[in-house]
Amino acid sequence: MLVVAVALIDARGRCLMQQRPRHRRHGGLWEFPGGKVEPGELPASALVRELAEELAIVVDPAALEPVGFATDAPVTMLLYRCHDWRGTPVPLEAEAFRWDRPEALAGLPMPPVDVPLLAALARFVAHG
Ligand SMILES: Nc1nc2c([nH]c(=O)n2[C@@H]2O[C@H](COP(=O)(O)OP(=O)(O)OP(=O)(O)O)[C@@H](O)[C@H]2O)c(=O)[nH]1
Repeated sequence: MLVVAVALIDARGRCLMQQRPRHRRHGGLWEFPGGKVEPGELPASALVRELAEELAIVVDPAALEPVGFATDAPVTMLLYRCHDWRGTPVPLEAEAFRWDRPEALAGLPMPPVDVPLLAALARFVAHG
């Protein structure tokens, strides 16, 4: 299963993470906005679609910068980061969401693939 996700990063270097609805797989865990890549879809297009559905924001695929990828079978997740979007994120599907520095988010309960990707993101945000 190929999953794409994004770290939206605001002007203060804070990143958005959201909590999965409790009745879903991985319910209650904190994760990056995103979702599954559908057959025939490009990863960046899937992410643009998911961000419109989940957060009601508009993202230009050119504003998505790769951070890295991680696998925990059956999930392989590609993480991008993005500093520029149109609209104010509204949690249309999440139980809750929060903005915080990546190192402050590291203690939250999250799916296994998110752990190394959040660490990679923290290095990016710290060193540019
Ligand atoms: N969006 C997102 N999904 C993640 C992350 N980490 C991670 O393991 N996943 C997993 O990747 C899959 C994401 O797909 P999804 O959110 O579209 O899937 P779902 O199974 O809830 O949706 P569906 O029932 O509508 O098909 C889920 O199994 C989710 O648990 C993450 O940081 N962000």
